[in-house]
Amino acid sequence: MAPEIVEPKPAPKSSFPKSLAGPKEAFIGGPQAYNKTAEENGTESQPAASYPNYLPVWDAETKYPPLEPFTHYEHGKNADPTFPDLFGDGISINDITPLTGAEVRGLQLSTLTDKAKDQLALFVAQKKVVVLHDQDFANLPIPEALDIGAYFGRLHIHPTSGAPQGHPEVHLVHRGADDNTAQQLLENRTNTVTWHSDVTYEHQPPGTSILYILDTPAAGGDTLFSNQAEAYNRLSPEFQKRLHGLTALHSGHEQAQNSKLRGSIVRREPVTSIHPVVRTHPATGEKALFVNPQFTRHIVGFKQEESEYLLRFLYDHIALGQDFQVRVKWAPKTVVVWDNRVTAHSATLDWANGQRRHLARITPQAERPLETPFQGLRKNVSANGVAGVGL
Ligand SMILES: O=C(O)CCC(=O)C(=O)O
Ligand SMILES: [Fe+2]
Repeated sequence: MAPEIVEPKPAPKSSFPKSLAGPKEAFIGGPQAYNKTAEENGTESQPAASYPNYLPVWDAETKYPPLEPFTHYEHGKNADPTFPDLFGDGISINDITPLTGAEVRGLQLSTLTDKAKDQLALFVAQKKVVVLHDQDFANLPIPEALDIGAYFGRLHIHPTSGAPQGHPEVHLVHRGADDNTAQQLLENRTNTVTWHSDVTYEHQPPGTSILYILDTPAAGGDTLFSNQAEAYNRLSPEFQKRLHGLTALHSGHEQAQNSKLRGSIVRREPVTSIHPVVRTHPATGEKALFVNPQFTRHIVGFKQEESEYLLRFLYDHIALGQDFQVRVKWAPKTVVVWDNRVTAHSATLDWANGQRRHLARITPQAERPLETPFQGLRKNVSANGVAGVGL
């Protein structure tokens, strides 16, 4: 039975385990040291942005009201699992690893019919991460790209990120010539990995999401994805059983605070949500871990040390599972569609300073995370559709 929906309460300050709070977001950048005209025109050290229409502005004037609840329609749920409208002649599909990720060549996201988009939502839910090559998506007028994203759910407007002028629904990841955020981060950290699922503090966090490259550095800047359903599968039934019924508090307050401290914007007041620690995907029925070091703050009802102990184990488990992760290497015209409900991801901030890395994200929200009961030894159905043992 789905758990009773618990209205989120604000995080009690005293129980916020600082040691487990995610590192300051390293991937969003900010208005400081940013000169849009120079980025548009190029400088001596860096060529102009390939997609100047996608350069960020930080609109400090426009404020957005709290997000209203809405009924999400899951397009993957009743999609034909044989994918007849999505995959046809001339399309190649290759698993990136046996458990996570697929690369597709020969189809254009921009020309998919609604039926094909339904099937894509299901395929993405199964594979977790789908890398589409040679896409014209970034060349579409931005409203057309947004329309495609909006098919999958209500478009999220990020509370703190920069966006293309006039298109707040696009979340931008941009590092230009003067951006030294990675170096700053490494003054206090040994690596730049920041595992997270996007904006899980929202009551209805994103589902089928789209990230596309606009400018790539010469080398590096890969995006890592971890398969949270497989992370759940790897746990013993006894451990899974203990996780069921637990909920965790996710908070957007620290992200908003960090943005203010950087002199950047907060477009919507931050919220917290209480979500199940194990959620079920509405299209595949798969269960997945749903905690992340960036936004999850504590396990509801646990004492501080208990919560830290459990979350630390889960974060390490998610981060260490290289056999259920994929590393996406960006090439020009690559679009990644992934399911934020059943994955975590991290940018890799390893490229040479001064090189532009520019991506855009379209982030359709989905259902309020839902938990279904522990099923004993019956395993999730894997990405390849092979059912595990059912006892
Ligand atoms: O820069 C990246 O590779 C990922 C950025 C990110 O986390 C996001 O856009 O959600
Ligand atoms: Fe992200």
